[in-house]
Amino acid sequence: MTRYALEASGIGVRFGGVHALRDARIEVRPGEVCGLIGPNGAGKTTLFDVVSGIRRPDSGHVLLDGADITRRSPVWRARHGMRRTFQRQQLFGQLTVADNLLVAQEWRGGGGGLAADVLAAPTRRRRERARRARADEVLAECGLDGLATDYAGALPVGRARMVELARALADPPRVLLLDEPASGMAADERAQLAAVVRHLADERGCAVLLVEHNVAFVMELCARVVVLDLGTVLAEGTPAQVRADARVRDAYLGTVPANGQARPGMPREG
Ligand SMILES: Nc1ncnc2c1ncn2[C@@H]1O[C@H](COP(=O)(O)OP(=O)(O)OP(=O)(O)O)[C@@H](O)[C@H]1O
Repeated sequence: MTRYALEASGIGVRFGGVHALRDARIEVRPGEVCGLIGPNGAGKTTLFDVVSGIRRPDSGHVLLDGADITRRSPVWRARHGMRRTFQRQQLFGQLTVADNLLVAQEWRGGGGGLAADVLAAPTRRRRERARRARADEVLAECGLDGLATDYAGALPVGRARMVELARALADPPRVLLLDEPASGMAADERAQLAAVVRHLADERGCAVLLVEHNVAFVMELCARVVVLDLGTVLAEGTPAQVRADARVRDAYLGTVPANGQARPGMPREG
């Protein structure tokens, strides 16, 4: 039996009278890049919130490497290798790009407590050097090495999104949740994003789940695509299978105009 890195099943979430999710499910294997698409209001962000621990579901279970983590906090999940980026950017704008990556590695602590801080103990300095080296490595991987000393708050949207990804990778994740990672990116930035994500899955075995309205990007990058509609899974399969599914065309893909230009609230094909 294939062990999933991430598995959520029977997920139900209600907001008053609104059923945001009904018996929703998602599974991602190690080394797999899985796309989650669907119309506005389908429940994609709510499912991300449940998986990352921000929202406790009314029903259902979330498993990480087969262990039930439904009641675990977001911090616990992060400490066990789950990372998430958000639709709205969450960078520290007044820190440099490199410092944003250093902060992301701080949760392990410097070791030795206050005494080590005061005395600048050698172990503390070694850890600091290792973190800087790791930050440099990830920045280079993401094509951001030239921006290390720029303030994150001054970056154009596409670059800032890439910094968010770099920050999520600073401490290598086993499960990565990306919420609209390509939004605001130019074509060359999207290509770089795709290359980084693919490398992460292929070479590091990371399980990646991404929500994205840019359907062409999802279809190109993901081996498997899950379509949510009205809070439940409408269809799933390879990009070709999903494109060919009449229900998906009716509920979602059919809303993309022939010229591929997104209207507000509609998915984008390019
Ligand atoms: N905090 C909330 N309070 C009340 N209703 C909510 C809340 N969050 C989401 N909803 C409702 O739950 C449903 C699912 O919303 P969700 O944001 O998860 O969809 P989505 O697929 O991520 O949409 P989008 O593509 O627009 O981001 C929608 O009907 C939405 O209005």
